[in-house]
Amino acid sequence: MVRNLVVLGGNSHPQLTDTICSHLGIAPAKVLLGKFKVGETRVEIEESVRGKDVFIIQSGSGGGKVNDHLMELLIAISACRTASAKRITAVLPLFPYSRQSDIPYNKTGAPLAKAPGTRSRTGTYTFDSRPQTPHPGQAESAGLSNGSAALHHQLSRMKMDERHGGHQLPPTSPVKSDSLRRSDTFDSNKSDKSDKHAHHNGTNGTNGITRQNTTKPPVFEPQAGYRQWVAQAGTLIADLLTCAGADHVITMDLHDPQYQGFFDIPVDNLYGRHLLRKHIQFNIPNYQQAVVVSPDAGGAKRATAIADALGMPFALIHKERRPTQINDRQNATMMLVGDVADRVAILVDDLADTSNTITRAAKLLKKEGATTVYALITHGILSGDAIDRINASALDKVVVTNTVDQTEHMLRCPKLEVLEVGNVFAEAIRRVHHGESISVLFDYS
Ligand SMILES: O=P(O)(O)OC[C@H]1O[C@H](OP(=O)(O)OP(=O)(O)O)[C@H](O)[C@@H]1O
Repeated sequence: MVRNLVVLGGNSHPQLTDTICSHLGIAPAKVLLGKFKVGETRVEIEESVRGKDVFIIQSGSGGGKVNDHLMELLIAISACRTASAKRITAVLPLFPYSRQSDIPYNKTGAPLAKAPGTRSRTGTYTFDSRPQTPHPGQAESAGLSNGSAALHHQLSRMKMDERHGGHQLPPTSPVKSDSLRRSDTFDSNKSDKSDKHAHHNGTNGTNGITRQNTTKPPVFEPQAGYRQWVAQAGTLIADLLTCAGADHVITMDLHDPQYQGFFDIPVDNLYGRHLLRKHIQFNIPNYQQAVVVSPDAGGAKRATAIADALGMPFALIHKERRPTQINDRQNATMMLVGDVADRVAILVDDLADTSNTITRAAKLLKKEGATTVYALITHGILSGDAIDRINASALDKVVVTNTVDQTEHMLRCPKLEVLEVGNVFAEAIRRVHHGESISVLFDYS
C-alpha cells in the first residue's frame, strides 16, 4: 500500500514511467508537458502534490533531445517544489551529461616539458611547468619578453631594497628599467602630454592613452602539448538539479561513480550489472567457457565484477588514444590483453553511444579468434548512425537495458535485445518511499 506517493513522468520515456507505475500499483500523475511556440518548455502539474512524496522520471537521452528533457525535468522539479511537495526525487535511469564530469579533459593533467634536446616520446621529462615559473636572473635565458624580464628585475630589486631596510639601492641596469617603461607601462612623457591634453579637453584622457600609448596584448600562441579547454558540466548539472529543488537522485550505472560527490543531496546509483549477469547465466549456453571482455580500461572494474561473480575468464581491450581534439576520441587504436581464441566473447560496458567502441572491439575480437561476440550494455543510447554500424558489424548480438527508450531502435536493429529495468526502479522508489534500505538492490543475486 503506497500512500502520498506521486510518480510523474517526463517526455523522455513514457513507457518506463508506465511500467514503474504498474509495478507500484498506482497511476502516473497527470501532467501537461509541451512547448510554447517560441520553443520554451511548458510544464503544468494537473493534480495536487502538496505534502506528497514525488518521484519524477526522466531519462537523459532519447531522440537527440537530451537538453529539452533536462530542462523539462528542472521545470517539473521546480513546479513540484513551489506546489509544496514534501520531497522530490529525480529518477534519472540514464544520467545526462555524466560523461562530462569535472576532470581534466585528457585525464593526463598539464603537459609535461621535456629536457632540451630530448627526442624520444618517452624521453626524460623535466616536470617543469610551461610557461616556466620565472626566477630572478633567469628571465632572459627563459626567453621571456623584455617587459617580463624587466618586471622580474624590478621585483628582485624591491626584495633587495627591503633587505636593506627600505633604502633604495642605486639603479644597476638602466637598460632594463627603460625596457620596463617602454613595454609594460605608459611612456611617462607621452602620458603626461595625453593627460594634459585630456584635461584641457575636459575628458578623463582614457581614450587618448589607449589609442596612442598602451602596448598591444601578446598574441596567443599555443605551445606544443597545449590542449584546448573543454567545459566540464558535471557540477553545473548537479547544481541545477538541487537548485530546482530536488531532494534526492536515483540513477543507474553512472559513467563516473565519483559523480555522486558533486551533489550535497543523496544519490542512489543502482547497478545494471545484476541484470547483465543474469542474462549471461540464463541465456548464453556454456557461459563458463566464454570470456568477459571490457572494451576499455574505464569499464574494467564493472566487467571484472561480472566475470568474478560467474567464475569466468576476463580480457581487456586497451584503447590507446592520444587525442589532440575531442573528435579524435574515435581514432584510438585497440589492443587486446587476454585470450579469446575459440571462445564466445562477451563485451560488457556501461554505455554505447555511437557504438564505435563496441563495433571496433567486436572486429578485433573476431580477428583474435572469438567464435561469437555479444555486447551487454546498460545504456543503449545508440545515437547517430549507431544502429547501422551495429547491423554492419561483427557483433552477433547487442543486449541493452531500457534505461533509454528502445522502441525505435528495436524496429531497426535485429541484433538488439532489451532487458527491462522498470521493476528495479519501481522497487527502489518503493523502498525510498517507505524509508527502507535499498542496498539490497546493489547486491542481489
Ligand atoms: O559508443 P561510443 O560512442 O564508442 O562510446 C562508448 C564508450 O564511451 C564511454 O567511455 P569513454 O570513451 O567516455 O571513456 P572512459 O570509459 O575511459 O571514460 C563508455 O564507457 C564506452 O566505452
